[in-house]
Amino acid sequence: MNVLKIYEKAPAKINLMLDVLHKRNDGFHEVEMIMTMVDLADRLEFSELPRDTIFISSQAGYIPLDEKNLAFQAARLIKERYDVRSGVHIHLDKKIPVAAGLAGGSSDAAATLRGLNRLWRLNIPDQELQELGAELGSDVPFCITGGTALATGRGEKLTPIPNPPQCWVILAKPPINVSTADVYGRFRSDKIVRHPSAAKMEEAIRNQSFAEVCGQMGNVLEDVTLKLYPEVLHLKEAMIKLGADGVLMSGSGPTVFGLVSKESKVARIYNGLRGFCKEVYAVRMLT
Ligand SMILES: C[C@@](CO)(OP(=O)(O)O)[C@H](O)COP(=O)(O)OP(=O)(O)OC[C@H]1O[C@@H](n2ccc(N)nc2=O)[C@H](O)[C@@H]1O
Ligand SMILES: Nc1ncnc2c1ncn2[C@@H]1O[C@H](COP(=O)(O)OP(=O)(O)O)[C@@H](O)[C@H]1O
Repeated sequence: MNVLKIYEKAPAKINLMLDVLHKRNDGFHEVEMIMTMVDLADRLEFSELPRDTIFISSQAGYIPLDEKNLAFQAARLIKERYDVRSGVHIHLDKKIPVAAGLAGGSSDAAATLRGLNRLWRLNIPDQELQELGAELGSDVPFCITGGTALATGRGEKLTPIPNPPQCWVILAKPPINVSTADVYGRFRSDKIVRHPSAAKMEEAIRNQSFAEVCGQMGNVLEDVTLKLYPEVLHLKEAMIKLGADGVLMSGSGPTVFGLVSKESKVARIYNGLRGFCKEVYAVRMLT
């Protein structure tokens, strides 16, 4: 019997700017972020199963494969909501570092919603997939369509904007685990001296000015994570010293990324970081 197999790519996201406005009554924080995707991706393979069950496997030994996996949760949600009685085996080829501020789990969840929509021929429009995704996590709706977007609300309200000018993105993840909930929990808006501006970043992108984009980068969550984990601050300083054009922590951290326009600089920065940080990636922006 021929088993139907389909594939989805789940790219990592970076936050070019991230501002937190205030804490809401539901415990989430109201944010303003400009997010885009980079060419560092997990790959998901979906195969039909004869039994009505969800089975997750992965080459990565460090992620949960049960109902704690966001891909499992996405598959369960779509099955329940659309009354699907078929089973699926999802194999996750993990490439995105976990709990890194790069939305690896959220992107896997989004890829699962897209993939199962195709596998089971459900014809769910993207907007409905995004609404489903919001039930799984604040970053999942953005990961459904990707591209570049202004995200507001708790991150689920999206306005697409043009892609930033193409460049290299060097990502470095120190060997620490950062909890997003913990970072938001410690955030104090009255301590923030300079808020990054979504409007100015959007304008820089619309102008296709790489220098302006670098100048508008900012993430108020650095105020929490850099104090809690000085190694993230050191990584940032090292990337600046090595010559990256714009350097910022992504999301709640701990990954730090540097934007670099000149290819000739990439190897030097990459090798300089590899001297003291094991997880370093040099990729292109996904445009
Ligand atoms: C900080 C960001 C920036 O893109 O990314 P990561 O660092 O996780 O990649 C996101 O806001 C993270 O989104 P996501 O990782 O999907 O978070 P969720 O699962 O929805 O929420 C995890 C926890 O973070 C807190 N949370 C999340 C989003 C938000 N706008 N306000 C919050 O206070 C809540 O305590 C929540 O229980
Ligand atoms: N498919 C998945 N890939 C990665 N992590 C997952 C996945 N499913 C659940 N998780 C759990 O989600 C948490 C956050 O992972 P991740 O999405 O990589 O972080 P972040 O939101 O910081 O980018 C981790 O504790 C991890 O164990």
